Amino acid sequence: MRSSALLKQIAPLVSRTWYRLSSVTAHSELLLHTDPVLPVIDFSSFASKNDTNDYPRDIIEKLANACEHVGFFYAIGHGISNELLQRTLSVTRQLFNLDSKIKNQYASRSFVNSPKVGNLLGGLGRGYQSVGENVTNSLRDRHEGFDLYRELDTNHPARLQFNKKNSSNKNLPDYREMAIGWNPWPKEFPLFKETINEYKSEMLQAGARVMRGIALSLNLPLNHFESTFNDSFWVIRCIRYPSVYPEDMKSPEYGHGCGEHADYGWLTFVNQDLDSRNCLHVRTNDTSKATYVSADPIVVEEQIALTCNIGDILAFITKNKYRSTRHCVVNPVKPARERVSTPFFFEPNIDAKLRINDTTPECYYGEYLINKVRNNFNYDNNQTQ
Ligand SMILES: O=C(O)CCC(=O)C(=O)O
Ligand SMILES: [Fe+2]
Repeated sequence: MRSSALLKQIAPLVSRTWYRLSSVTAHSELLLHTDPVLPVIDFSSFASKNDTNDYPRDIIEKLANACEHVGFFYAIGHGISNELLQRTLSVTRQLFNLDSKIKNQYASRSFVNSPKVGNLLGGLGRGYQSVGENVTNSLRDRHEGFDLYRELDTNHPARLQFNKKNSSNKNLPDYREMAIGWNPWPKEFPLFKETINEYKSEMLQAGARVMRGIALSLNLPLNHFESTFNDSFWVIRCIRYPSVYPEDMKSPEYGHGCGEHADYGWLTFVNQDLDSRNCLHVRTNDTSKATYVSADPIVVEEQIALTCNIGDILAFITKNKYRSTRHCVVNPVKPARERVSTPFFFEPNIDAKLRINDTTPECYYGEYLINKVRNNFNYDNNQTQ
């Protein structure tokens, strides 16, 4: 389904239980909803990979509807404690509070042409990015980031296939640069690595729960996708969006905190500051006058919900039955404080071949990934802060 259909879909759905009727306020040219309007879906039934054939049909239908018509939903029953979600945001804030000299030692731009700089190991796309280094739709994004990817063990098959002997083999898929990287964890702040690793382990479990639900929602067996994500090449972005004055928002060089885009991968989970308001905007149409709903954080029965959205690959392999919805992040407006988020991208295994059945298209994850990551940065016209 195309984006233009989304608004039409939302209107009849607001009266159902998963939508709360929202109040709409005009802000700049955006239509913002001040209350959450996305479906809320409980994944606690999909915690185990053992198929019981006894799943709540109402939840599965709700999920299928959300994936087909909205592309975004709030996940509850994800299994991650509020404490860990909050602690992850807290270490992210502390990381960005480090001196910029320290942060720039781990700059991802230094690893563009080599995974090793001096004694420091890194990798394409990994590490620190200053405000404006990410570019979306030809405009600089107003955020700082620290990107982390799955690290493959030295004897991991996907790494071994790129050893010296094989590196000139033109038949190998070209994801070497992703597969051989290491995260440049800041040595000045060991708690960051410790906490992110804990967050990653829990998020992998949450991702598995949601993918099991998604398999059922596509009328596939619960564990249909298990072998494609059991060694997930996950990505975590730690992001800080500075708060800005309204008059600074319009700029010929800078766009939003994160310009409008669809996520390129499998499933995205957003853990965001609980006081973040009207920042994450989900597009509801694709006409020239864009409209958005705001995916503010919500707490359901004392549990922080994770905002979850479908990425392009999942849309692709379902022949766009499931939608990868465009979204953007608008910087908080002063006097609101800066916003911190830690999106977790639950991705397939780097060497996974993705396909639902003989009639649907296939995709090799690693090859797809490398093209996407290379397009994210503008290093020719670089400006660091
Ligand atoms: O910070 C957020 O809320 C979402 C960021 C985002 O859309 C992304 O990194 O793809
Ligand atoms: Fe995104």
